[in-house]
Amino acid sequence: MVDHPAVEVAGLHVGYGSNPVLVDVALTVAAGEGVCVTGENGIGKSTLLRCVSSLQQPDEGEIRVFGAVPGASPEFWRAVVTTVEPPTWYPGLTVREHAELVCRAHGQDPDEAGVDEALETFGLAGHLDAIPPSLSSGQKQRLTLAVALLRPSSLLILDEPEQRLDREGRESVAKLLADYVAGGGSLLMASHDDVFAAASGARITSMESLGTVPL
Ligand SMILES: Nc1ncnc2c1ncn2[C@@H]1O[C@H](COP(=O)(O)OP(=O)(O)OP(=O)(O)O)[C@@H](O)[C@H]1O
Repeated sequence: MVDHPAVEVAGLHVGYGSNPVLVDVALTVAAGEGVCVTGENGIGKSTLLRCVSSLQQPDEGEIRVFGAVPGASPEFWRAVVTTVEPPTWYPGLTVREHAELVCRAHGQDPDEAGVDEALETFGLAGHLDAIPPSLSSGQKQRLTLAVALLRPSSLLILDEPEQRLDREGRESVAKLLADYVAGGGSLLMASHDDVFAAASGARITSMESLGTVPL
């Protein structure tokens, strides 16, 4: 895995009907690197992240994640966490139980993985026994990111992780992402917040620089 870049995209074309969105897009995220893609609403950031996450098939182009076709094997899902799709909450499971479930699914003991500490870091200590649908939108985002960072992974694909977070939350998440990359993880995210992206240590690249922007 370490012999390959985390993400390699070449000649990517995606359109919706007759509307071309991504035209000849290329992007490389080295292993152990953080990259943040920026650009105006509707330019195609989520489309790119969905393709890299294997949640959308491009019309043309090559995508490799750690040298393999994304989504083609269980190893992909063990290595990659994507928050491009909003999470589904299990009926009747509390905030803490969601975090414990994810840890167990990845072979971790929840106490050793530090479930309570992680939820406290994300400001959810007072909501451990709540069910996620009862949380505010910012708290749901905090839970999504807490769970994403709790489980082991090699690549995070995050679509606007700063969304709905207050200033303190954005600062805290940016630092956690910087720590993730410093610890050897790779990060591909989209963001509208340059301050947040810079604080996360990610290399900022505009969608315009990745390919041809359709008129
Ligand atoms: N399922 C879809 N069907 C048709 N058009 C779509 C679909 N999804 C996205 N689009 C269009 O593709 C373009 C790119 O959308 P995308 O969500 O990738 O942009 P974005 O850069 O992530 O935008 P934002 O900053 O608003 O999140 C937009 O014009 C959008 O309307």
